[in-house]
Amino acid sequence: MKVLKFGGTSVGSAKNIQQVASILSDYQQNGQRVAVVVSAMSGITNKLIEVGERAASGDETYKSLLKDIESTHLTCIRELIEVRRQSKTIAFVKLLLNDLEDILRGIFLLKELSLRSLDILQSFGERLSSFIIAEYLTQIGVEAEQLDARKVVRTNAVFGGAKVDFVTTNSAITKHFGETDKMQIVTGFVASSESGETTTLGRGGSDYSAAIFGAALNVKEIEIWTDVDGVMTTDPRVVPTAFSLQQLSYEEAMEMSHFGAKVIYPPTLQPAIKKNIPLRIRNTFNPSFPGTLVTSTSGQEDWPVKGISSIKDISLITLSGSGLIGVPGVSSRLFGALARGGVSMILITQASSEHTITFAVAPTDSITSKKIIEEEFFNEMASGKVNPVEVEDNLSILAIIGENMKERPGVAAKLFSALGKNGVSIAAIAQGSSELNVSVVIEKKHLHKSLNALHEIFFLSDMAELNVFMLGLGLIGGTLLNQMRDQAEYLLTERNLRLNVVGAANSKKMVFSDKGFDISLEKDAILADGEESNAALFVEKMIEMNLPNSVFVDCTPGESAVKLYEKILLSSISITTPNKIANSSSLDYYLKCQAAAKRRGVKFLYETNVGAGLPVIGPLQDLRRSGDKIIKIEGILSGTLSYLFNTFAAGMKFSELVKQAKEMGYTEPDPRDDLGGVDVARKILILAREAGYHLEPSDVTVDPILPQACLDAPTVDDFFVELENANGLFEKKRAEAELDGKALRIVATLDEEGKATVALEAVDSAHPFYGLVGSDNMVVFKSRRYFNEPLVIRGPGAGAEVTAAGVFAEIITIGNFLIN
Ligand SMILES: NC(=O)C1=CN([C@@H]2O[C@H](COP(=O)(O)OP(=O)(O)OC[C@H]3O[C@@H](n4cnc5c(N)ncnc54)[C@H](O)[C@@H]3O)[C@@H](O)[C@H]2O)C=CC1
Ligand SMILES: N[C@@H](CC=O)C(=O)O
Ligand code: NA
Repeated sequence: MKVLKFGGTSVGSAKNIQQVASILSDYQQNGQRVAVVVSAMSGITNKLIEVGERAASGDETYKSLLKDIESTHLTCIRELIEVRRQSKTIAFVKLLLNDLEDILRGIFLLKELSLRSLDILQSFGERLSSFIIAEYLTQIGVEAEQLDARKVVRTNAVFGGAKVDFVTTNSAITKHFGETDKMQIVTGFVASSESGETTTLGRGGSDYSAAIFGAALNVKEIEIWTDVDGVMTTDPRVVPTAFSLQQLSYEEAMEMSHFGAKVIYPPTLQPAIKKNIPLRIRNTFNPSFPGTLVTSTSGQEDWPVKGISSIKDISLITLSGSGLIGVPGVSSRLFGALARGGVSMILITQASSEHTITFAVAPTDSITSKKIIEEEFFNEMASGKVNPVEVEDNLSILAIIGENMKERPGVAAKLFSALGKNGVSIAAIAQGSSELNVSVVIEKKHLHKSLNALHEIFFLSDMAELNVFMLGLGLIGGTLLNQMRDQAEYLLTERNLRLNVVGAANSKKMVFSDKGFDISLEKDAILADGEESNAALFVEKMIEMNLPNSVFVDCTPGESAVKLYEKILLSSISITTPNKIANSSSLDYYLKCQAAAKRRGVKFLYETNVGAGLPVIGPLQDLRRSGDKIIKIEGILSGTLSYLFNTFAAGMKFSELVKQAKEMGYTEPDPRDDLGGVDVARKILILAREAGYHLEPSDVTVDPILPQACLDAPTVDDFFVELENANGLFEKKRAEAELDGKALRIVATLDEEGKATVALEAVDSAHPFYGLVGSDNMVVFKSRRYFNEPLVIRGPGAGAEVTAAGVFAEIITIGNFLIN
């Protein structure tokens, strides 16, 4: 035999009752005997309390609320019961409702609502629902009848939460079930005292009823039917990837419910737990789903963490002071006083120095708690031995729960590391002595992000999700988006990494979606419905969204986003960018960004700042990290200039070549940054800084190669016009070099003294820079270890594909860092 319990939503309407009936009729057809415990229709218990309160306060509107309760039940009957049987059912229900009306009239006249009357009032909910369900079952051919639990469940006469007399109750239940074969539809929650007065079983009362019947009848399982697929790994409204657990232990269920998972309320299930009766949580609206089994063992042994639960609103209260050290009885005074004041503590931690005791309470209890402590420790506070009570609000608790944590070292470390990488600091930590849970107190604003990040780490280790914010969808950003689109499937299936583009913008429009955009769309389609864009607003929104595992990808030129890097990094969001400005403007800002990344333990990556996709900055950083010392750097660092001077031959117009370089995606949005040497100067400055030299932009000397008129042209188009006037000048230089058997190169150097220069040089055929082709860059590192033969890196150093690929690789690096 089994006991099945259906909660309020399961019996909340005619349609839902039909669903319940079909489940029960299946049981009957399979020849399985069940006892059924039901709650009141959803919302009815609260309305019964409310109607009583209104009547007691002399408020006539109790009558309309009563009508409302009446019509809920009558409508349900009319929808369920066929016409020829309706009058009998309605007659019985009307009798009950008349009783209810009489009681309310009494309460109205006496203006008094005792706990005793409240119990009677509330009992109507279950008495009505169980009767209607039994009638409907009979109608569809299930042999069922209502069992008013007041006949069998005996309690003391403490109203509002009576104590069960198990000896009498158990024998009454077994006797009753011994005398009937009909399916019993039992009123949950209600009972009666020895003298026959109606009592109730307190919070979670129907679950308690199910446990009482289950234990008395020694059933093989108790099924708790609700409206979700069993116990989930975490709150599915916050974490969409939450899923149902197959099995958990009674203790785990207990911990989950303590910290907010409201599926079952295990204290009420004690009678069944004591007898080791398995519980199964099932979904009335998805009956084919097996649900969650709750037994004496945890099951799923390879899962150290079974669930993550949370309480959204708590306050943290701290008592501190030298007067607490070594004084016995402080905690018992504190906790005793709070208990007497009716404050219940959700979590307690004490520093081993005994200097502070911190505990969490519901925000509604925080003022009371403070008062209680101030009274209890009045003398100590007056003499300064105990500090004023500190109260911190806007906090949440989250807890990881699992029996198997105790055998697994490192679970807590994983928790702290995931929170740390996401910039969530912890205000208090507590580990249950059973080692069944580790709880942390965090700022409320971080709860959503934390639950998602932790759920990913503990439950989806084979699937990770990175939230990508892309600012700048021009040449590089657009190419990057295309590469991400083409590679998405591979990353998902082969590397278990999902790239979620959650924010995107160009200079006109910006869009956000915490679920992520469909990146099979073109960039213009993604941006189509965007709001007016602005880098500062984009960053503000990104920080406000506070998503876990976030990365900011800046593919804009200019400095409007760069100015915000420090703030972004300090908000614990990693950055990858091809934009060179942060690293090549003031030394102060470069150092600030480095420090911010270090402080928050997030990544700030910019490999594409030099040599585009070529590995240049990474190897340089590796040399330094491994103890090498950079002596000299020489390089061809501009893809554009390289292309121009590699291609420039007799009969060609220099200005035309520049246009080609722009079309090929080598130049900066304004090609004068390339031709004027600014771009190369930025790059050698960045390399110098990475090599350990604290240089300012003004420390880099640049030989001008562009005539002033070109630099002064107001727009890029005007510049191209001006450039035509300079064609003769460039042809002259080229011809002179050719005559000497040399080629022109713009060479950037960081010399042994740490001096950085950018100069036009004519190199002969023996020089390694002579034979470069296309947009080739070449970087030569001379170091203590690479002394006689320098380390040389060469390859295409500009262009949309290679640059975007470099950024893409860094996005994945950040993903791996965040998620592992
Ligand atoms: N072309 C190349 O080979 C390389 C380029 N880079 C760098 O890549 C970056 C991007 O260059 P391109 O894609 O060629 O530039 P682009 O001009 O084609 O694209 C820039 C994009 O940023 C957007 N944008 C500009 N300001 C914005 C703002 N304040 N807010 C939002 N969006 C804004 C524009 O609307 C455009 O979509 C630059 O910093 C450049 O120095 C770095 C290495 C190599
Ligand atoms: N415009 C740059 C692009 C790479 O940084 C170049 O030409 O090298
Ligand atoms: Na690079």
